[in-house]
Amino acid sequence: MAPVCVLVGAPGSGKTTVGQALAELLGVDFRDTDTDIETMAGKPIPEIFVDEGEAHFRTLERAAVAAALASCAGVLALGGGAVLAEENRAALIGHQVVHLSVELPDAVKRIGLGAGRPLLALNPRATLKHLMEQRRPLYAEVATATVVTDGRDPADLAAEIATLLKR
Ligand SMILES: Nc1ncnc2c1ncn2[C@@H]1O[C@H](COP(=O)(O)OP(=O)(O)OP(=O)(O)O)[C@@H](O)[C@H]1O
Ligand SMILES: O=C(O)C1=C[C@@H](O)[C@@H](O)[C@H](O)C1
Ligand SMILES: [Mg+2]
Repeated sequence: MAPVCVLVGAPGSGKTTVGQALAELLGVDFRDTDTDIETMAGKPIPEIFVDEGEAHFRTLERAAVAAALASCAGVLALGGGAVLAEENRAALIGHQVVHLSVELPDAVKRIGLGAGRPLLALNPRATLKHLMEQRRPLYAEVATATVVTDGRDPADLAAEIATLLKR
């Protein structure tokens, strides 16, 4: 069993929003490793970062990615930082992986640099810019297709991705 599509991209690229719309369009389940991690840990992601630290979060994330790739038959969204781990990038080989690309202005507009994203708690705009620059090559490495999301509507993006997928 394999996901029909795995979505990767920066925070605010729309993995959750577009992923849910895509799953609905295809009539399949939607799964998000961020939600799986919260269920596994029994607490929200910001609390995991505060209580156990990022390294522990990344350990939970590697387990969540491996489990989801093995058992999800629908649309799977990964956390924004999942591609940092070589283990996760290797596990994505052979899957249909769509990179939702977004540039800094749209990402900032969408996520508002507010609460709920522990990595952006300090100096949010500069941190997001740095994260995006560091990760862009990693998203490109794992992606089998890239969809530019800037200025585009989530429903239109879901429809475009549905036409790209080999089923
Ligand atoms: N194409 C889009 N146009 C406008 N707003 C969008 C678009 N995609 C997502 N949004 C909005 O941006 C916010 C972030 O989207 P979403 O949570 O789907 O991103 P994400 O990629 O899952 O982020 P994270 O990595 O933090 O999980 C939400 O409020 C959502 O409604
Ligand atoms: O960009 C990141 O590193 C993260 C993105 C979110 O999806 C969560 O996985 C978590 O907040 C870390
Ligand atoms: Mg999300």
